[in-house]
Amino acid sequence: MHDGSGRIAVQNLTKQFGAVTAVQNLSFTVEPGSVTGFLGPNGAGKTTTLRMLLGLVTPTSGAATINGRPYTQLGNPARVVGSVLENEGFHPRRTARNHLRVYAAAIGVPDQRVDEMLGLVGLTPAADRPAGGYSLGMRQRLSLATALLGDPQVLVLDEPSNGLDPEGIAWLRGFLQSFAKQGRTVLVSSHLLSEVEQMIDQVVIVSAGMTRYYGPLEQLRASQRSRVLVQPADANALVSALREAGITEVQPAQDGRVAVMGATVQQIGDVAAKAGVAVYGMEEEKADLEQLFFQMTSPQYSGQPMPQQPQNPYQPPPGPPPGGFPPGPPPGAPPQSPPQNPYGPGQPGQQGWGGGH
Ligand SMILES: Nc1ncnc2c1ncn2[C@@H]1O[C@H](COP(=O)(O)OP(=O)(O)OP(=O)(O)O)[C@@H](O)[C@H]1O
Repeated sequence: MHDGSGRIAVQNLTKQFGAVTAVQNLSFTVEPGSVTGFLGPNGAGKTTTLRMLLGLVTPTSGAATINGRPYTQLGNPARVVGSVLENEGFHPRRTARNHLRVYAAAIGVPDQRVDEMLGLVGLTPAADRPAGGYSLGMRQRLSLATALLGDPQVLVLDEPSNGLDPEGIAWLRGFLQSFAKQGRTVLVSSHLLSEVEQMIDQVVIVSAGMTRYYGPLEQLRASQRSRVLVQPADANALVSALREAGITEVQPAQDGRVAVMGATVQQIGDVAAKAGVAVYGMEEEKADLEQLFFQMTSPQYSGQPMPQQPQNPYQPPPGPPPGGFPPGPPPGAPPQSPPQNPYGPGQPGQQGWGGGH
């Protein structure tokens, strides 16, 4: 039997399709009680990893387990893990209600659960229409309802925001967060950080089949350091004054401006005023998580060689971070720690999800 922990563990997972290495020595864990984003650009190996986790593809080497067991050894897996993968087909002439009834019977849950799930995902008004006429967003909802039929402990969703309107995305975010708060496990894949940023607490970033970062999203945010570009009358005098004031991450630029990290506009202004250095302008460059994500994964696009063992080459600005954190630690190890710097938190919100389209 499985251990009931709700933990997903991916350990040294590799999948080779002929000459194509879809996934290469991937390791990470997903703990219950949080929503984990599984992020990477198109072709990074996300779907292949999820398919290995769900017993649909056999790994070349390594292991992917849920509750300490491979999917195929879970007993009644629909009661343990619900999943929504890309391009899931529905019988086009079968109504959503009948589709769910067939699944309910197959996994041994009562028909009453079908109506509950239709209501939960907002499909009740469209429940008796053939699924073949559904929009992409409605099909996503039907897939989610199917995944939830067995009241699973673990939910695995591949690109769940695809086709959902903003209201649907907001509902999904609220739903996944409350699902996780019940001590359940949620893993959602996406190729766009911005699409899932508001719904996830943890993040696994992969590129070219390898782990680039895994740990709390908040820590990744904190690693993005903003800087202030100052236009002073006398750059040397400002640099000296800032350093004397204990603000040491200061870099004069060739254009006469000074880049300052680890200090606010107000602090810099105060130091400059006290030192009698005139300041003609200050520009605060906000940290951009999406940009960091892109930089961490972009070598796949640019054709640059991807290091086999990505080091931790994160350099603070002004040079852009070249991207890449060390590969994920073994399952159970503490999350990786990118450099610290406070960064404003996101603003999670929640709205309702209207009925079917
Ligand atoms: N059955 C297969 N046969 C051969 N190559 C495959 C197969 N499945 C996936 N691949 C290749 O493996 C790599 C990873 O694909 P995968 O679909 O896992 O990526 P992904 O991160 O899910 O991408 P996307 O965001 O586009 O869904 C790609 O190069 C893909 O072409």
